Amino acid sequence: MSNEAVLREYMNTRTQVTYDDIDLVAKYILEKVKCRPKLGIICGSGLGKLADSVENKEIIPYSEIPGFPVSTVPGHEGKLVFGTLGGKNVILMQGRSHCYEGYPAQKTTLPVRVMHLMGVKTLFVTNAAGGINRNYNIGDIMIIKDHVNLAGFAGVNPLVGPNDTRFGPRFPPMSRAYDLNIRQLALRLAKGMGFGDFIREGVYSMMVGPNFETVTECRLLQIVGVDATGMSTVPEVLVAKHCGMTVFGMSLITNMVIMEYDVENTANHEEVLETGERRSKDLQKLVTAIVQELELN
Ligand SMILES: O=P(O)(O)O[C@@H]1C[C@H](O)[C@@H](CO)O1
Ligand code: HPA
Repeated sequence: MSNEAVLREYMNTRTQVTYDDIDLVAKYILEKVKCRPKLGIICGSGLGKLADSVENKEIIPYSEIPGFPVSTVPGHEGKLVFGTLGGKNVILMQGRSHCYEGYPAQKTTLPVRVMHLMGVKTLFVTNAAGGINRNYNIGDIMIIKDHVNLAGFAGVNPLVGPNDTRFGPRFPPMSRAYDLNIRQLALRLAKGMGFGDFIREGVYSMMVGPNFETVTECRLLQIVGVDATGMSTVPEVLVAKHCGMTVFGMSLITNMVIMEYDVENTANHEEVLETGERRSKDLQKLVTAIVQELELN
């Protein structure tokens, strides 16, 4: 059996993935690519076209990486793309896995720890989300300033379990999870590009899904100050902050959630993907400009 097959089989048997396991996966990937990125980007539903802007690509399908969770959702290609974007080395995840696919939160976030051990210091997270804020419109881009981990209220949190301090502390703070400097830079660049009418800043919340929310759930989210809701991102941010990364996040408002009882239209994944397609060029432009201006440490 090849070393690769041995590692794949070993990772498949792991119920509790350790620091050393993740280090093995990181080293496995680094052996396959020349690129050494300090910036990681995770693409949400229908947003994988961001990879079109990456130059000098080196691509590894998730299915080839031992222990990597493979997305089963349309709009998530499942490829790790290395290359340059805005003149910087990046690693871009074309699609993610979600807890609702049956993966434990620790598994959906394994790629973030792998990136960390590969030397990534800054993480961009993107997602498709339903607009709760009634001033928002479909197609708005929301810079995330904070989140509500509703899934965490029900015990879904990737940091639950034994804590390895080589990753980070037992009790990591989350009060400044989304980097202020990058948020300000993104807002300034978006306005300069003429995106002022559809750039927003707001609060994201995560429920596990896979069902879209009930009317009363959406009303509850509105009361607590949530602007957009989705089914991902928060676990990744928790893990990234835990290991000391700088985090920046954006939600594309792909649909407006239904807040009135007994109306006919309903949320659906097709609309989510269509909106992603429509805004993909603008998102590519914005992300590239941010990366270009970013000072990476
Ligand atoms: O991966 P993200 O959070 O962008 O995907 C959202 C949430 C569900 O996976 C899906 C619903 O349409 O889009
Ligand atoms: N709710 C939850 N997740 C989503 C939505 C939504 O309305 N749209 C895209 N992802």
